[in-house]
Amino acid sequence: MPKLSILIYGLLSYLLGSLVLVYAIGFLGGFLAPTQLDGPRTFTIVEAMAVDVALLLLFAVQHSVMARPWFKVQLTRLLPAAMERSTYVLLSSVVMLLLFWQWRPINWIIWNAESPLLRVACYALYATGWLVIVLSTLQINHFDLFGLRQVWLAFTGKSYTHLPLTRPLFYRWVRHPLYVGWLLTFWATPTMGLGHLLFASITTLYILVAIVLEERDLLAHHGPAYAAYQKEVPMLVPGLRGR
Ligand SMILES: C[S@@+](CC[C@H](N)C(=O)[O-])C[C@H]1O[C@@H](n2cnc3c(N)ncnc32)[C@H](O)[C@@H]1O
Repeated sequence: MPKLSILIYGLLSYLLGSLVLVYAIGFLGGFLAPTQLDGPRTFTIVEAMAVDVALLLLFAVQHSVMARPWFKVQLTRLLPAAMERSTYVLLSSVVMLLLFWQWRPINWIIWNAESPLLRVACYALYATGWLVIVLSTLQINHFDLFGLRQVWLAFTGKSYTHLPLTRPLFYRWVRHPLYVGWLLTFWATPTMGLGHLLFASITTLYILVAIVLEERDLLAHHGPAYAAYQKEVPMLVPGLRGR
């Protein structure tokens, strides 16, 4: 495949992935986006829950399967290796767009913070979550995570090198700062509806499973260096003992 086509594929996937994340800020936070996690219920609870759970399962399966080394090997039999990460970004974006489009809100209130101070604190935590996500990607390698480094190396005729195991700022406090950021964006809300709770609970469970799978791959790849990292740095909560 021409190198320029691979580069354009990577750039377009990155652009779509970035737009989807910008939309997610409004979708999860409940502002500006035309469809949102919370809102008036227009379906029966059973119907809404069935669709929402199916959308979340689709997201979990797509994300987990496509991130596994065995799947990457199969995919790179069909596509140039440089396109593998961009394909992950592209399909993740498509699944997230489907979720944004088809999500059925369930407005059964679980909690509602009345104090303005508490509401502001929730929004501040929500914004912090997004900041932690962006800063974490920059600390490992934003362009590798989103596939741009891979297509650029192919375009310039250089071979791909795996990223080394690093411990930049956030990664000295916890092993999964990016997931800590996501958890903040899922849970930090002044008004929690049943649909939002369903979303936050299933995505939290998914993150815990994703950590087990990701750490299994990282241990296989980095060996004792990752085992030492697990002993020294806590998984998600700063200050806890490692492991
Ligand atoms: C979606 S990112 C999530 C990273 C991490 N789980 C987090 O929450 O910040 C997954 C990629 O990060 C890479 N990664 C995870 N920890 C790393 C570290 N300490 N140094 C370099 N790369 C890391 C993995 O190889 C994987 O490709």
